[in-house]
Amino acid sequence: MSEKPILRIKDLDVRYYTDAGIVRANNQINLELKPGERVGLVGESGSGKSTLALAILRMIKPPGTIAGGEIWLDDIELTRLSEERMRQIRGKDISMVPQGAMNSLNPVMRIKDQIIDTMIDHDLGLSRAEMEELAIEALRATELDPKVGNMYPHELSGGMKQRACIAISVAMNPKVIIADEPTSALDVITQRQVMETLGRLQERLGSAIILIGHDMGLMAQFVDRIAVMYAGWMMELGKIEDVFTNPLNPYTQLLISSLPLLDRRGEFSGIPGITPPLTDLPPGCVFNDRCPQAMAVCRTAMPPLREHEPEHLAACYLYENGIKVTEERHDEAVRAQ
Ligand SMILES: Nc1ncnc2c1ncn2[C@@H]1O[C@H](COP(=O)(O)OP(=O)(O)OP(=O)(O)O)[C@@H](O)[C@H]1O
Repeated sequence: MSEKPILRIKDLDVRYYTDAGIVRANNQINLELKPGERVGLVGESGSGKSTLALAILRMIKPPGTIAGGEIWLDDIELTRLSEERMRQIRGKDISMVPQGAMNSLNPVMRIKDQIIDTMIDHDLGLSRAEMEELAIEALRATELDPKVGNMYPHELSGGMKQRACIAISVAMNPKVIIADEPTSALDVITQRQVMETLGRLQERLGSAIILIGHDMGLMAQFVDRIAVMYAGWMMELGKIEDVFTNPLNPYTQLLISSLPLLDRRGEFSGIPGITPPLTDLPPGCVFNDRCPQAMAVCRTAMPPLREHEPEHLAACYLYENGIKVTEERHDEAVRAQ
């Protein structure tokens, strides 16, 4: 794996200016992806995952806006790029398999033509025959029979439709693939098969991938690293095995302990309380009013995301330089302020 990141997100802030107030949907988000790397983005509904995906593609629409930060694709800074240049990058260098993609297929158009249409949009200067060849290659890459190219969406199963959507997204060999819950509408077996195909395809292309979802189990099987989002903030980031075996942030701990396990049959352990509206967050750490380990300091300001173990970061006052600290230690610090 090459060491230079293909995608670098630096201090990204995204806001929606709504009638109910300012929704701070992404705050100080920092994330880097190397070519070939798989990063998962998990968090409850409304935590800002799709916003981050749309910001990377520069597809945040009013009342939303990228309020600060930078997004680098290789050596190109995307937030300041003209819309014209961004249109060339979108779908070609960075491509997205959106949420509910299979319902967005055009019902009256053959699959092959839908793949070719994306290429025409990007004006690649290819002949029709060359584009047809690439479309067939994309179908093969998603392990679909090339005959599927001549079919209409209603002739395909859910899994095939989802593969067709992936074929549309990857036909131009993107450097970064963003997959927003790509298999949530499928049964578990089909889900696993489609994810395996996506994984093989991504390895072959050497693209980086951001997989968005709620399903920690699915994430564990697929990604190298995982970022945990809550109320617009990144709470934890690390290698999947480190985050699962030693979650640092109490929010991540609760998220993992709420996973259903056979030996915990019948017990449902959720996260107490509900996510507050993003226009009405508690002062201090956004999770403090639901956090079972909250201390006085947690009500002062949002803790920064810091590295507490090698390549394992958390935004939490419970740790200082990787060492778990006591409430007394922090209360002294608050009193001293
Ligand atoms: N177009 C919009 N206008 C106003 N607020 C928005 C808009 N899009 C998203 N938001 C708000 O931004 C916050 C983050 O939403 P986002 O869709 O990014 O979360 P998510 O984690 O992807 O959720 P889900 O898992 O349900 O897709 C939410 O509070 C949401 O209400």
